[in-house]
Amino acid sequence: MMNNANIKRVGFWINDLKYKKLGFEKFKTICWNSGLELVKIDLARSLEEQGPFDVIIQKLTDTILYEADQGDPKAQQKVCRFQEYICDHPDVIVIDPLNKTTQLSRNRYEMYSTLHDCASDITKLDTELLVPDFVELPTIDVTRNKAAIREANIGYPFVCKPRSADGSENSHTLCIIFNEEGLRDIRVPSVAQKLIKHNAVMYKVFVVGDIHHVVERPSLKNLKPGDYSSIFFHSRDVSKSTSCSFLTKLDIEDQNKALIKPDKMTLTKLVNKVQRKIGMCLFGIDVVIENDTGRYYVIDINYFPGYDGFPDFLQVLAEYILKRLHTKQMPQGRTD
Ligand SMILES: O=P(O)(O)O[C@H]1[C@H](O)[C@@H](OP(=O)(O)O)[C@H](OP(=O)(O)O)[C@@H](OP(=O)(O)O)[C@H]1O
Ligand SMILES: Nc1ncnc2c1ncn2[C@@H]1O[C@H](COP(=O)(O)OP(=O)(O)O)[C@@H](O)[C@H]1O
Ligand SMILES: [Mg+2]
Repeated sequence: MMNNANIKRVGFWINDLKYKKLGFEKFKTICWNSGLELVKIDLARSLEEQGPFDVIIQKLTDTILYEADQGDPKAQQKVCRFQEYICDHPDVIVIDPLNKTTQLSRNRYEMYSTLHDCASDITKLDTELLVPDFVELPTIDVTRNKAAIREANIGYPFVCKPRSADGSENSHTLCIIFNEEGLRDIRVPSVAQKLIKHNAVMYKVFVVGDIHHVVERPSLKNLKPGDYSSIFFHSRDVSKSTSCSFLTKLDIEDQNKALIKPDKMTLTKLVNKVQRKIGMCLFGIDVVIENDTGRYYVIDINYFPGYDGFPDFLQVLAEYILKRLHTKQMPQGRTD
């Protein structure tokens, strides 16, 4: 252990559930052994009194930002206190800045638009990485939605996602629309997206700065059009390692299809491109590989996800913080 003058202070704000899931109690010890003092920030008090901080880790999009967006004055005050401290102390390393993390959580349509640009850049580099066709549905007007779906070349069935991905229960409740009749079930505002047939396997790519780890997860089965009622589902019921839903059980005729395993280099290129575009360090990318074409599609990006299955995540995070303190630079994504 080094002497106290050399210890760097790392303030953090994540909600209590995330604190428990990630084992942040253990993270305190890991940090301390690396010369870092981990301090939980109390957003109900002045941050000035609790500082100084050399580094701040935050997931305000969980709970607080959502409450602030709903008009809760206490939550709004907390966000202001946080932002004021960051403005008054521009040297503090923020992992990751609030304006960047909110760009992912407030609006899926904008997130997909950002990625879409990114995807075309990647195509130029001979690697096919795409975002499934998508369109914003701001209205419940069936005629207008029918036209929007047709113009965006989305087809049926498609998946409809709440525009906001703010972490609320509602934001993770998605819907599969099988036919024009189902357009009556659309809740607004939503983003409609083409369904990619991917044999019910998804890859979560968890990123910590310049390191990433890929985890296989269950996912939606290959769905066919038909005279079916719309299906609402919570994403946790189809894409957690323990998920067990009829929506993830392949139909008999799909069960013998060979699974395309992800190519490491392709995923590395994808991570680099996305990271350069969004300028963040702690995030996860949901990737599916299309059965018939082998194309990689990005269907979701999450800020500071659960990292379930990422080996020694807390150790890697501590090392990343040390690296940032050493270089004092924003991540740009690797150049390989
Ligand atoms: O709470 P919000 O802000 O919505 O963020 C959630 C959590 O980070 C989840 O982690 P955990 O469940 O461990 O808390 C994460 O799951 P993963 O870690 O499985 O990626 C979700 O990714 P999605 O499952 O893609 O929504 C992400 O949306
Ligand atoms: N375009 C798509 N094609 C096929 N399956 C999809 C598509 N979009 C989402 N899914 C399925 O729905 C799940 C949840 O979608 P996602 O956009 O990741 O929402 P959330 O933010 O709640 O995680 C994914 O894990 C995947 O199984
Ligand atoms: Mg997801």
